[in-house]
Amino acid sequence: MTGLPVADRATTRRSSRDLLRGERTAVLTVLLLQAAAAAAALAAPRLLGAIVDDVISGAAMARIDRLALAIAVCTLVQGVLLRYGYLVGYRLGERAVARLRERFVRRALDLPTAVVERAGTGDLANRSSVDVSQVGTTVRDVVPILLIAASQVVLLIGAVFLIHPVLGLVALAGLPSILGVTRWYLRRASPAYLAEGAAAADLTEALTTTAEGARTVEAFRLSGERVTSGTVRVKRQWATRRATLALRSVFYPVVEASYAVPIAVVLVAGGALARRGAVSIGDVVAAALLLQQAIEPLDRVLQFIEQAQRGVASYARVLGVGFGVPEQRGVAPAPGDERIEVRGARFAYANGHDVLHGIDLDLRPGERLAIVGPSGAGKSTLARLLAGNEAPHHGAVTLGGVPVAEIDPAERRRLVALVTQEHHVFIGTLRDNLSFAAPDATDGDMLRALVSVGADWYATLPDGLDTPLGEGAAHQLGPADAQQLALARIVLADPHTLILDEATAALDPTTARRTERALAAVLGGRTVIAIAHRLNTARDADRVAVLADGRITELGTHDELVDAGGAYAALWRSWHG
Ligand SMILES: Nc1ncnc2c1ncn2[C@@H]1O[C@H](COP(=O)(O)OP(=O)(O)OP(=O)(O)O)[C@@H](O)[C@H]1O
Repeated sequence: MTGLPVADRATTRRSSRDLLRGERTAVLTVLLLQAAAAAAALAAPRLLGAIVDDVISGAAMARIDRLALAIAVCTLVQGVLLRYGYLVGYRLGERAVARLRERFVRRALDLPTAVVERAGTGDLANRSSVDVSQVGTTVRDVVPILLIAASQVVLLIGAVFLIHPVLGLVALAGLPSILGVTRWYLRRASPAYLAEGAAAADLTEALTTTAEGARTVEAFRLSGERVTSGTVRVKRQWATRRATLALRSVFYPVVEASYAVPIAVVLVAGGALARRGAVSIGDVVAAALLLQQAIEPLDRVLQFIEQAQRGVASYARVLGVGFGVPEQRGVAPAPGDERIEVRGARFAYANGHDVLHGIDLDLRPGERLAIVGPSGAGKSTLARLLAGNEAPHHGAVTLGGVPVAEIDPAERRRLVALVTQEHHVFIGTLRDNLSFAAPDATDGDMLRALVSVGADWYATLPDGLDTPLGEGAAHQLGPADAQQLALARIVLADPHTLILDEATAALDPTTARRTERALAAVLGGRTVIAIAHRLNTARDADRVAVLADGRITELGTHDELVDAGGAYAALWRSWHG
């Protein structure tokens, strides 16, 4: 399984700026409000320092009361400014997250199915839930707080410099160790959190597949194997979590120790300066209080740097979803006609391991071609190439002279439909389930489509086209009904070419017969390529292609192939008794 790509650092940085583009006024307002709040906060220690000096010099009580009142007013002003600062900041964050979510949904919907299948739905599910909400928290909470706290620290240390430059320099004593350990931590944190994210996605993928395939797991007694594979993934996630925990266990203690040092040194140096009359005792108290006040925002900066790291790692994973979308999408010209041509097509799921070795095939519009062959011969792979879900790494598969895989996916689905055993009923009404195949279809069109595929269950629905369907709905469709729903969608989409990949193979015989009758109604007037597991499908086709080991070994009408006496003839004889 190849995971979805992850954006590199430069792209992540560029896109972070993009995320805040158009928000310059809001960003400036947040910064101004927070800076003003921080400035108001600076007044309290200075005023307290003044009170200390006044008490020492025996100043009047009324003056001390005024100073105390000024402290209260400054604190109130700070509170009001902070409230509005946070309000604007959070709104800004919410808007940015909403934009990010919209972009993510667009990108995820643009992903070719082949990319999602290869990456595994767990990876996409993890990125759309855990990672998007992690980025959300970062933008909404972490970035504003980081900006605010960082500016508070600068202002507070700046204020100590204003009291006396020597005290300012002393106040910086704890910074080298904080900066050093932060650099050490940041270098290691990003890859460690990326590894943690990837391990979590892998575990989600394994658990989801096990839960989805619970019946198969039970039927084939695979529970032991699934538990082992789950345990391996849990261990991997545990190891990656330990790695990030190890980083934190060095980072935080060093930082905590570095907070205490500057205050102690400021008090010692301040005492020496006060003895020489360079500063007053009040100044020393104010400087120590300012530094004490700086601990809280500094602590927040460091704590949130860690969260920001997680956010950046998640953002790189969210952005990576966009890289799974091939760039040439939508640029291919519209196909000239309905002819399908396959020329020397080679395809490999893993580099160097071709499963199709140079396929040549021409399909006339309106022709019915059956593809037969042993399991693993490459029939489904060829079907995926013909439907444009995959592109050959060598040779070409074209529709009307245009490479099928390069046609805009929405346009392609209008022209070519791949019908497989999978038949998904989406959560929504029956109308919703039908209308995405043809958004302009009227209720009458939908009813005709349902009737044409024999979906007589429609008459029993309590609310007709408005009946809710899908997981959790009161009315559940059985496999055959769901397959008929899928076929009704095809009638509405009206593609000129249908590729049937064992569409009825997984159904029980009665259901399969019902579905095949429905299928027959859909096939009329279209080019049909059917992967045939029952040879009567092959007999009824205009031509039969025999696929073995990724190569077409026989091609002709049923009668021609039976007369030729090759592999197909042997298969036919053994099947026909
Ligand atoms: N997603 C995939 N990743 C890697 N290898 C794959 C994938 N799908 C199929 N293969 C391999 O490609 C080869 C052709 O598989 P394919 O499913 O096309 O054969 P098939 O003729 O349709 O078989 P069946 O009749 O059993 O469905 C097989 O060796 C299979 O293991």
